[in-house]
Amino acid sequence: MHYFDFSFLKFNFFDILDIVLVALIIYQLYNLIRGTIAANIFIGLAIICLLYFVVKALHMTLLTNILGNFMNVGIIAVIVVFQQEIRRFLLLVGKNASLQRNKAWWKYFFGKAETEKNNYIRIKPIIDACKSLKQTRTGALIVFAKFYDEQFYQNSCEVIDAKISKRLLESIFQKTSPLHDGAVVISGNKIKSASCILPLTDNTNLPPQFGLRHRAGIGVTEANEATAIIVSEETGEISYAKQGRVKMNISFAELEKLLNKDF
Ligand SMILES: Nc1ncnc2c1ncn2[C@@H]1O[C@H](COP(=O)(O)OP(=O)(O)OP(=O)(O)O)[C@@H](O)[C@H]1O
Repeated sequence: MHYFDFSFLKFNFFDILDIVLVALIIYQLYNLIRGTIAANIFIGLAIICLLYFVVKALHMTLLTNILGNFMNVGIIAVIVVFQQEIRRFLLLVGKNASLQRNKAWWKYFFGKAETEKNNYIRIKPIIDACKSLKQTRTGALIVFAKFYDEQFYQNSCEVIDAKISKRLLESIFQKTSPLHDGAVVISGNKIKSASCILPLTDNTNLPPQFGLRHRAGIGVTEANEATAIIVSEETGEISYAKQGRVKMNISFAELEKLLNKDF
């Protein structure tokens, strides 16, 4: 009879905690890059890494040296290539660690119903404006920034700093308005700026009907802790972008739910 000896497998509490934490970090990173262009880059890097170990095991000296040199600067390459994702990840960690901004704590102490009621008051003018923009087929791009990064937004925007109102949003996106081109950025309880030029996404897997407005709406959510509503001028359809991914043709009930969660 053969006995297997597992005595070399010795785990203590901290080993298990270590594994759980690493799994959580990998899961969060996966969530951040899932469906975005960064996922393809990540697969590319993983293949190069795997190739390195294979050629090393096969003692293929030249390839091992070339890939080895690449691996030596790998961490710098990863930081450069994934700088936006790392930035989002750190924002996520910082946000969750902050008691004030953590909605779960807020709800725990002050009651869910109260928070949702206050949120609905903030959201209503935005939803009403979207309804009217959809009806009149007026193109619009509204960005909700968790943190208003002045450097990022203010360079290309007109500063507004006004109370959120349906009529103001409608007027900004009117085709005859000097501010209608570009995006409106909302942060906290204010329309912070309008006519913002945003970075476009590089994602090549988007529907062909998506032009610059949609690409800018998706791009800003890749680069920042932000979400975006895109109203199509062509079809009146409403799309919602978050973390580089987009939900197309959403209903107003769905929009309300998403804004309640994210805004
Ligand atoms: N980099 C940018 N940042 C913000 N807004 C932009 C940017 N580039 C273009 N836009 C806006 O998008 C408009 C052009 O939209 P385009 O027709 O290319 O978009 P689309 O995604 O096809 O949307 P639609 O369905 O409304 O036509 C511009 O008039 C401008 O307001």
